[in-house]
Amino acid sequence: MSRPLRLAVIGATGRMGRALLDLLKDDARFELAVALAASSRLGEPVYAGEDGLRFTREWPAAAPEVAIDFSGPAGLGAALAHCRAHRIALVTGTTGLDQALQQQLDEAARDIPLLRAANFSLGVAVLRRLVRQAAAALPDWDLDILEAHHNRKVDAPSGTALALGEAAAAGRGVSLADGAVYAREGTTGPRQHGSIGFAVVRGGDIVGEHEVWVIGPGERVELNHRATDRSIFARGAIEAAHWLAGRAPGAYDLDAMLADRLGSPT
Ligand SMILES: NC(=O)C1=CN([C@@H]2O[C@H](COP(=O)(O)OP(=O)(O)OC[C@H]3O[C@@H](n4cnc5c(N)ncnc54)[C@H](OP(=O)(O)O)[C@@H]3O)[C@@H](O)[C@H]2O)C=CC1
Ligand SMILES: O=C(O)C1=N[C@H](C(=O)O)C[C@H](O)C1
Repeated sequence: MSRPLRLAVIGATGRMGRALLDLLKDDARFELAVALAASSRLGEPVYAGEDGLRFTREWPAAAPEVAIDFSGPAGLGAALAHCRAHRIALVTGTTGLDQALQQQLDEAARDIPLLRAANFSLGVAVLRRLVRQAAAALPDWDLDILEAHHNRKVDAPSGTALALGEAAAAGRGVSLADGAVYAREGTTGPRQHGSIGFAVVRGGDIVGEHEVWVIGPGERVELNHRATDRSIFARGAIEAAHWLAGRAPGAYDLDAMLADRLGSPT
């Protein structure tokens, strides 16, 4: 068997960080090189009762080969600069990026392999394709996207909802920016034909739910995905890190990985 890949986890004390660390504990393909956090649990052991790696803010002197980020835009921005300077492949699932950060990611992908996904679940990868097909097949029907997440989520609509909006817009050959409606309140007037609306619920411990309604006269198609366990995202990100390490610099996505691993999309 080949040598384990030296891996950094960015956002290691968070909900996703904990899901990653749980899976990585038993994954012999990786050696955890650093578990980065911003302020919580600094100095505590990563694995309770084990006297090994501790949560830290500092990158190690010996650069990891690949990093997985689920921290947030500020954490991602800082990590990106480090990964670019040290030629560390980067997988990121952080959502809520502004345009400036998206541009920094595009620029960094000239120097390092970089894989971004708003959702690392296999089911959502399939859902995106179904949404694109449905939007194309029913071009005159109304299409809205509903999402629900836990009460600690800080960005809305979710990155996944936006990606589903992009899929729907692509199916219709239009730009999401031209048709998106992010809020409805007051006297909105009738629905703008061809628009793509978003509705958001936040509450409790909902892991992540997405629905796409394609609404015609007298009937409706609903395409839904419910995540009930964060390990699905963590597993997808870990597979992505294993696939990405050692690749040529460039911007990659989950579709590229799935096509490479499973063959062309159906
Ligand atoms: N693509 C996907 O499949 C998924 C994406 N996400 C996205 O991942 C991101 C994280 O989600 P979640 O785990 O719930 O978030 P949490 O708030 O639970 O965790 C955030 C983590 O990032 C760390 N952090 C925050 N700010 C910084 C910073 N400036 N520098 C370094 N580290 C920082 C926190 O450290 P500390 O505890 O010390 O503050 C913590 O470890 C979100 O953008 C979310 O939308 C979530 C699930 C799936
Ligand atoms: O913050 C979360 O929890 C999640 N965020 C991602 C998003 O914004 O789409 C993915 C998943 O739904 C969970």
